Amino acid sequence: MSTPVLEARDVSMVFGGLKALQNVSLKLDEGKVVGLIGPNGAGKTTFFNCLTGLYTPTTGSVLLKGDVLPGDPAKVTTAGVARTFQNIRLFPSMTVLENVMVGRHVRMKQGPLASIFHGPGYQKGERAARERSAELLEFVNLPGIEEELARNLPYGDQRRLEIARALATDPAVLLLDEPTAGMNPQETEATRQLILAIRETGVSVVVIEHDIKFIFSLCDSVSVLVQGQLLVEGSPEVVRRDPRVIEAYLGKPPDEVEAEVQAMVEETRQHGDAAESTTVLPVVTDPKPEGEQA
Ligand SMILES: Nc1ncnc2c1ncn2[C@@H]1O[C@H](COP(=O)(O)OP(=O)(O)OP(=O)(O)O)[C@@H](O)[C@H]1O
Repeated sequence: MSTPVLEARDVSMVFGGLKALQNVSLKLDEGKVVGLIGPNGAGKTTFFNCLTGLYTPTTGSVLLKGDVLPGDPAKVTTAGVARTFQNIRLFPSMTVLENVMVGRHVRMKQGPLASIFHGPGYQKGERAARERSAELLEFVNLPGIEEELARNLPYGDQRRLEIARALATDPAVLLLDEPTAGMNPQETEATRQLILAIRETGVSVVVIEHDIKFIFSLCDSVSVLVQGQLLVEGSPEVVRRDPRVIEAYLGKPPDEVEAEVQAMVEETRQHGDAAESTTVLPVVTDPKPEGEQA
């Protein structure tokens, strides 16, 4: 079996006397979308914080492509794990393009002299970063507003901008914490299509969401956390029929959930036919960082 792109092994996190996570494991295979669901306070965001080095797990480990990740958020990003947050964290007084370029700079290797003197290597790197950032804005469907201040964007667009900034780091893994929170149904559907398009580019995704229809119609597999413990994991079909999940989390008859999910799956199929003509994110084939001197 191939090595998962991201793996959490028996991750536990204790705050004082509170066991926020107890031996939670997760495997994410390349090009897949895993959904993480569970009631409020189940430990979902804590788990993301452990995956991204923001928290050091009390016990357990996190591996990217088989290598243990460092316990440092900046190093985790450089290694290839990007994330968005439950509460939007943009730079509100910077332009839309500048926000994406912040993510892009993770991949730029400018020495201190280059950034002081703005030599040809620096300018070339900046130009490439601008082009890539503009491309990403188009990919997330935010074209033509590069010079707008981030704070002036409608809420849904700010969430898309956060995703563009995360993608600008060229991640192998993208972690999305409640990407549709506060969105209307059209924006939610657009976000679902965007995540499917991201998956098509080969980026693997873990997504936390409370909207179970969104999760079940989007994800390749679903993990359910309840009170810091993994209750069940598996394909959406298996998870949404699991009596423990229905009792502990869904609180709805399985047939009702099934009908809602089927409607969304059908919508995906219809969009899929149309999506063939939409923008495709160009794959970065040259791993050499922008602006790096030969
Ligand atoms: N830094 C912290 N210090 C102490 N307790 C914390 C800390 N972060 C989270 N917790 C606690 O850990 C538990 C899990 O919280 P977490 O935010 O991870 O849940 P969640 O599943 O993301 O919830 P929600 O769906 O409401 O966002 C909660 O009881 C929370 O109060």
